[in-house]
Amino acid sequence: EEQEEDVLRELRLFLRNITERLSLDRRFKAFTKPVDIEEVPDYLMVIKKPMDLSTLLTNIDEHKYVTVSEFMADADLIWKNTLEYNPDSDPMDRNIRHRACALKDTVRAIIRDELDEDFERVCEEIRESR
Ligand SMILES: CC(=O)c1nc(NC(=O)[C@H]2CNCCN2)sc1-c1cc(O)cc(O)c1
Repeated sequence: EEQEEDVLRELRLFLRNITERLSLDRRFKAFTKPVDIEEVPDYLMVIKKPMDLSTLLTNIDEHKYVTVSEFMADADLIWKNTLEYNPDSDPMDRNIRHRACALKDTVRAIIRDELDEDFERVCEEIRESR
């Protein structure tokens, strides 16, 4: 009902704000757009569920997420995919792995600092009721 739509609207605003802040961080430039298959032709052979910050924003706008934890699962794909695709001791692999780990820690720190656990509980109740 109306109160539920108010909660989900606030969730979308919260998730958009996080995603836009991450997209502005220069460390995360490589994660802002879908991996360019021209640049890395074997990417889709290795990575089954590509994800990036612009796709997170599209998903938010399409009301894909009813809880923060659903959003987190997709956000986690970005750094998990990066670690999987870049396992080597190659300096480039190491560098993008450091950025992936920084992304993981940054998302978790923002959620811990800015998400009210009561708000997430209300979102989970809405998800279970649907
Ligand atoms: C996002 C990601 O995971 C990614 N990984 C790469 N790794 C490599 O190129 C490593 C793989 N190991 C052997 C030495 N080369 S390039 C790359 C990428 C970065 C962008 O800014 C845009 C884009 O489309 C893809």
